[in-house]
Amino acid sequence: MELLEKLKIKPIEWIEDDPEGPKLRWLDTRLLPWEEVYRETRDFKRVAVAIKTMEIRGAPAIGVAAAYGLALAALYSNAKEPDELWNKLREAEKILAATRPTAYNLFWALRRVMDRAQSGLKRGDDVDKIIYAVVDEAKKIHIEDVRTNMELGRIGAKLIDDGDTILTHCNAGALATAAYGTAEGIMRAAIEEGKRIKVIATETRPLLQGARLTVWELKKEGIEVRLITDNMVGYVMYRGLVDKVIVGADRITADGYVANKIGTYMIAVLAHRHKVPFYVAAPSSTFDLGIEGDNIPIEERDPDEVRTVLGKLLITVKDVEVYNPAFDITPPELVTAIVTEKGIITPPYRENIARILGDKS
Ligand SMILES: CSC[C@@H](O)[C@@H](O)C(=O)COP(=O)(O)O
Repeated sequence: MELLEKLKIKPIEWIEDDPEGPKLRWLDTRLLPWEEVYRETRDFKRVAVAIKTMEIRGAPAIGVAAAYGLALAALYSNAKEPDELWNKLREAEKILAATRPTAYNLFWALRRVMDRAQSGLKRGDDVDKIIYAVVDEAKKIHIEDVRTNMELGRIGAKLIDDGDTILTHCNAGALATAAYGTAEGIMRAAIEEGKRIKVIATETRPLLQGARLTVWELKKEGIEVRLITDNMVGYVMYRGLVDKVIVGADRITADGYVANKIGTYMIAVLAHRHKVPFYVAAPSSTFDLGIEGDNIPIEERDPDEVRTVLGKLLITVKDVEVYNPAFDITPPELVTAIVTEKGIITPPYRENIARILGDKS
């Protein structure tokens, strides 16, 4: 865990040496940039609430938190027999899986931890040994996420030229991961290589992750950032102000369809029109190799997110009908390349995703 100690922004922390037992601690991203409030719990149901209400958000961060949710469920289950523990874990898995449907890392992380528990069960391990394995797997997922983002950043930095202005959408930064970020990881790595970059962040209606989180992070690290509203993207591209777009992803299919924060598709279409490279940055854990095409479940959220600004200011007639999909899908023909920790994937995506990530299990 030494690597974690060095990081400036740690949205998720596993506190092991507490006298009352291990607990999960996280930075509540709903309150940023106004307040930096940390929350903590030993109750996996509280972790599920944190994911659902977006105190913890961003696909990789959701995966790490869910894994720790299972770790808490195991540690505090009071199960006496392995079968009883398994049933409690299954129950917790169901509750955690029902929080956010699009972020694939959630299901990937839950599967990884459950597989580890199941191997112990099959081997005939006792309760303590299975609990140890579950906690260990969650910690591995956490540390791997940081390493993966750093590797992905290092690989993606090759795509960045000195002096580039990079447009990003939503928050694919430290606050969306265990640390470092995916799209922002590439920016951080490019800066570490000595390249000078400028960032344009979109505000990202309705929950303003770009204005609140991306700007907060980049400012904290002294990275030059300019904020625009979502409907300014066309004009800034028309004026030639964007050299590259880099966004994160919530789920990528076996043939390269990319689900990401609502508004991403609009930016991809504009990038195509203005011949601006459109890059997606995502760890292999975001790839759902079991599906193809635009067959991705898209989360629809509370209409009041659209009727108001962050639930505080009503900006329309209070009972107007609203459509509030949280994500959209960008087809592969609009994606210049996908940067992963295993390499840069270019078209044709079906073949190249299978070649580069085929051994993902
Ligand atoms: C590295 S994060 C990639 C995506 O998860 C991110 O771009 C995004 O869409 C986050 O959505 P959110 O609804 O804030 O969880």
